[in-house]
Amino acid sequence: MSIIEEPSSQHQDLEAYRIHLPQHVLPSSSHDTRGPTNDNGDGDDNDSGFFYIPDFISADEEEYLINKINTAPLPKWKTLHNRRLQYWGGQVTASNVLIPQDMPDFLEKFPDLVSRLERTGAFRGSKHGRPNHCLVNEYRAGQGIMPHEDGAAYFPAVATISLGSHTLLDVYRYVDDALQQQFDKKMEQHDAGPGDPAALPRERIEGNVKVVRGARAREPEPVFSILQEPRSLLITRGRVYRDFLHGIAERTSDPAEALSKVINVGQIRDGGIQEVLAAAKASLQPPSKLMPVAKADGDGTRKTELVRDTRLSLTLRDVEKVSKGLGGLLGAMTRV
Ligand SMILES: O=C(O)CCC(=O)C(=O)O
Ligand SMILES: [Fe+2]
Repeated sequence: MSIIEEPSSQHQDLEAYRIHLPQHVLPSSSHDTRGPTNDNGDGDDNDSGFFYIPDFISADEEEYLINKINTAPLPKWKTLHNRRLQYWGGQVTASNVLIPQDMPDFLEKFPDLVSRLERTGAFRGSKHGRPNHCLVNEYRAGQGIMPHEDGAAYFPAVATISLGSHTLLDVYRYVDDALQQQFDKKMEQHDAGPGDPAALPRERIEGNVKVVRGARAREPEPVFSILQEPRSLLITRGRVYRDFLHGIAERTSDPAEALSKVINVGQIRDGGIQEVLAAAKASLQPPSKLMPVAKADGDGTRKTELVRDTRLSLTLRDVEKVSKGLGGLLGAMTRV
């Protein structure tokens, strides 16, 4: 798109990239208050939702970024038990303040990801109007991230660029208010009474819901998944950022049952992935005499799963509180 068609002061129309949420996946509290029409899971906030843009970066840019990340100085990597990560743009303190560092050229200049993201409008309304922080996660096949909600340090918009492999972002709902109240009541009764303190531990499984003292309980299975292709951008913005939890299952491949929960099928760019999604769906249909048998590949089978490779994700956010004092100076001094 030329600069004439799209001056940098204007934002792209994100609406064209919205992932439409089927009614049955909306958080339980939404069912009562909002009708089935024009309800996309984000209430009155029309800017809220999940937006999926395939091929946000080119294959050359992807290769360049992977190389830059993989050749970053070793101390840049923080190793967790199930993945490695890098921070760019500075460190966020426990009190949600960014101790800033300059963004590296590979995020700001070439490719000019920060300004490209600014133009999407994803950060419209945030303090800086553009991301000032980037977390890089590396997931080898079989690695993932537990279901969670992102912290309060950030403006509620996340831009995630995927490199090297697809993945499925699994989206979970919290349990409904009535069930949560039951859990809370049980906890209160237990705490007030002479009961054995060990009887209601900090974390427990009730039915198949995980209940953690002091936290909202979530449903055990994802209510839907978003397939992210390499080079794609996923924007999570507004209410959905808080209404749902998100995670990535620790799997080396995504089987048909998992693929059947993907809700952005119509937005997938890669023809091979589209075929696997269709075959996965067909494989889960009850056999019907009326339906023709699915066309088989050369080896007689249609692939119904997607094998994962190493994936790097760039999650870019706007940390609204930025330290300008001594912290900032220290941040600059500890730059690696
Ligand atoms: O890697 C991803 O796509 C998700 C990462 C994530 O949820 C996070 O860093 O908070
Ligand atoms: Fe997250």
